[in-house]
Amino acid sequence: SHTWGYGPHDGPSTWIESFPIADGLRQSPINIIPGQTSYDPSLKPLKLKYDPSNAMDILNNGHSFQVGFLDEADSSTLSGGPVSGTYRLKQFHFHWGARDDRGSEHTINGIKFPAELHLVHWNTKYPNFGEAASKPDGLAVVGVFLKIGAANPRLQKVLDALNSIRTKGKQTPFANFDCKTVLPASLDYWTYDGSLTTPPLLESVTWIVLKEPISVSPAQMTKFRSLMFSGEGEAPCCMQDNFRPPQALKGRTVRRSFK
Ligand SMILES: NS(=O)(=O)c1ccc(C(=O)NCc2cccc(F)c2F)cc1
Ligand SMILES: [Zn+2]
Repeated sequence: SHTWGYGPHDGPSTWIESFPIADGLRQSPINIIPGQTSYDPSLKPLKLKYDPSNAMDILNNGHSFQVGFLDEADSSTLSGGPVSGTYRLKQFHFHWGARDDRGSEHTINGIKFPAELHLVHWNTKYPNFGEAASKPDGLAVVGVFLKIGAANPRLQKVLDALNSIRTKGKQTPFANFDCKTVLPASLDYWTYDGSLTTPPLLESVTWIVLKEPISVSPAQMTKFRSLMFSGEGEAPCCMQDNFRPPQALKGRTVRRSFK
């Protein structure tokens, strides 16, 4: 069965067995080498519009936790930037490490951050997320690095909700959250054509990785690591190191929106 994970027996190096696209031409994440990216003056500013009332719930899916959004209308959207058309916010989630020296999926000059936030959007030219996820221009994910520093008050509401979803499959209401508040001041970004970083690893993602990280404190990182991969009543297994390592660029160009 398709039970994949991040452990020695079901982790990223085994995913190719069930998901041969793992060795495809546009896999994610990647290592971003700023000196090898090309400034593209034709790239537009990123336009993000988020309606806090679209926030619905928070779920431990056994791989990460995600905050889900109502995506029945164009009220929480991404447009501009490297994409054409309008993409609707579906969910956001994080990847993090067992220690502060690892956890992000994208890296910068080989440097890993302690965590990475992904805001997942789907192209409204398709009827729904599932359809869009199988199209080369179907998804747009904004990646935001978290770096160790002062406690980030903007994350606290999310972190406080983790107490209710400690084990796999647990879900609880999560209302009135403004994603804009967790974004950094600058929306300067790198962009490249990539994939989902977890199975089914579909090559349908336009990646938009913000240059400016947001802060997270060591205590807040400990909260992330208090979640479980395991379900209630199973042998407890802390949710940590839920990141895929960087994949081959295979000739892709990484563009940047800033000089
Ligand atoms: N880490 S990430 O940002 O690259 C990422 C984003 C979303 C998903 C996802 O939705 N998976 C389930 C899934 C996959 C395909 C089609 C679906 F309908 C579906 F729900 C996986 C990884
Ligand atoms: Zn992700």
